[in-house]
Amino acid sequence: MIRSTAQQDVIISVRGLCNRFGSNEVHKHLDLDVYRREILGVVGGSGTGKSVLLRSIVGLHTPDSGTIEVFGEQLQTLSQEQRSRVERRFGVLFQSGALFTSLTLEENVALPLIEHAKLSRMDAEHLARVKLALVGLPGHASGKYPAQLSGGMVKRASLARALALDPEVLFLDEPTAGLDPIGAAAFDRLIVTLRDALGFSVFLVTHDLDTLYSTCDRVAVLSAQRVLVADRLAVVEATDDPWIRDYFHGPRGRAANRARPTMANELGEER
Ligand SMILES: Nc1ncnc2c1ncn2[C@@H]1O[C@H](COP(=O)(O)OP(=O)(O)OP(=O)(O)O)[C@@H](O)[C@H]1O
Repeated sequence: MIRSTAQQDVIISVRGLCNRFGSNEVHKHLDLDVYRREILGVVGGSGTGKSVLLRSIVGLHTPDSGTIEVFGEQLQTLSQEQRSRVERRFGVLFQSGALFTSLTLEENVALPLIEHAKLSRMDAEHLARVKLALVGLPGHASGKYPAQLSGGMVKRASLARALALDPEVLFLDEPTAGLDPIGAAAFDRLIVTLRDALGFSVFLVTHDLDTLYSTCDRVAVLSAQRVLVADRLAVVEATDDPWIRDYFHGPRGRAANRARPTMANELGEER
């Protein structure tokens, strides 16, 4: 059953998560909630376990201990069939994009629709073209191969594939890495616009301060093997911690914060 806080439905609940690789203890009794329809930014220094946390939640890594409840179900306790049903409610966009290079964009996006939704190839490719348009790609891109496109277009196509099965939660691992600042800002706006239109939640691992300030409803900071704080940016910024001070109040943090009202206005106009 999905629990509610005062105003929010908790759709993912991580409790007491422990992950270690040999002597490297990455997570120690980590707790985190993800709310319905929120964009949750997950930040922390390199190697603090952001990607391992994402992989644990989506079932690609089996934790050493702790519980992960998704839509009220504990993935670890489910049969393979039940688990696939839950996993179909996720969309995942990895940093690499992970499109099949030998398939066109349309074929890439159609694949999960054929495999998981059992659509005919014709219907799946039709729907794939709709998804590619949804993420802002021009019609002529659908017949192209990933190698024929810019990094920004590949990111959008990967997003279209992550959205193929209409997920309730979208997991993004450093989605703006490798994009130029204009492409990154456009991608940030796209995520907010799609979340507003489609109502999914977003679990967003990022190092990009501009992304945090322009997209996130809450931010979770990973430090010392746990979630140090998970709250609105104003609360996170005010948390007394050396990493938070350096990250949010260093020159890049101050610049991103200063740019925030401009971005908020742009978002407001687009929405
Ligand atoms: N399969 C694995 N085998 C051994 N160690 C691993 C494995 N996966 C992750 N690690 C280790 O776990 C730690 C956390 O890795 P993770 O990729 O989650 O960090 P991160 O916070 O996402 O880092 P970054 O910001 O640099 O991407 C690292 O020390 C990494 O080397």
